[in-house]
Amino acid sequence: MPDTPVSPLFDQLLDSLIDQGWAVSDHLLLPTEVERFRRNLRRRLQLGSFRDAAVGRAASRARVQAIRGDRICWLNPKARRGMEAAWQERIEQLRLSLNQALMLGIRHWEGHYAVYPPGARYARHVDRFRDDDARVLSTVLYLNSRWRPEYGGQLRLYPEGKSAVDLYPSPGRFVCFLSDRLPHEVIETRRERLSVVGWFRRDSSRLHGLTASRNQVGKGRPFSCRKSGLNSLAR
Ligand SMILES: O=C(O)CCC(=O)C(=O)O
Ligand SMILES: [Fe+2]
Repeated sequence: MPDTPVSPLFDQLLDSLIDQGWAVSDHLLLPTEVERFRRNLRRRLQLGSFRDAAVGRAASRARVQAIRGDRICWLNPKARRGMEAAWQERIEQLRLSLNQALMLGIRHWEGHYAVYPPGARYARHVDRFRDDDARVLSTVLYLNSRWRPEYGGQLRLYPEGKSAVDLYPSPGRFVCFLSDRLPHEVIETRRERLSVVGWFRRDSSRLHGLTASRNQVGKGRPFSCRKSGLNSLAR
C-alpha cells in the first residue's frame, strides 16, 4: 500500500479529532483560494442553482425556515478545474490520511455550498440521519470575506460533558467533527454567511436531498478518546 503523506496540518486535525471529536484549522486554503472559491459560489448563485435547504420530508416551508434558513447548491463531484476540483482534491488527501491514521473506512465526500441570509439560523441538530449511518465526519469551510463577532452566525458545538464551543465563520476556517454524536447549531447570523458544508461517508452512493434529523442526540456508543475508540465507532 502506498504511504499517504500526512501534512503537519492534517496531523493536527487528526490529533484534535481523536482527543475531542472535533477539529478546526484556519490554514487549509490560501486567502486567494478562499476568494476564488467564494467567486465560484457567487457565480452559481447568479445562475439560480441554489434552493432552500430541507429538514424533514413532511415539514412545511414556514417550519423549515424556523429550523434552518440556508440555501444550498451541491458541488459537482466530477469537477475537473477550478476551486471545486482543487477543494475536492484536498479533501481526498484528508480522506486518505483519516483512513490511514484512524481506519474510518470513509469511501467518499460530498458537499454543498450554503448561503445563510441575514436572520437565518440552523437549530441544534446532529448530522447523521436516523435511518442512515453513512455519514462519518462532517466538514465546514467558511468562504466569508471577513467576519466580526457582532455579526453572530457562529457554529456552536455541544461536546458531551463539556462547555459549548463557539466557532466564528472566519475566512477560510475549516471545521470537522464526528457526524453521529456532536450536537451543534448555527446561531442566527446578522450578515450573509457563506460556506461549503460536506460529509465524509462510508457508502458509495450520492443521494442528495435527504435531510438531517433534528435533535437526534445521544445515539451511538459513548465517545472514547483513544484511537481504538474511534476505530470501533467507524465500523
Ligand atoms: O455552517 C455551519 O457552521 C454548520 C452547518 C450545519 O450544521 C449543517 O449544514 O448541517
Ligand atoms: Fe449540521
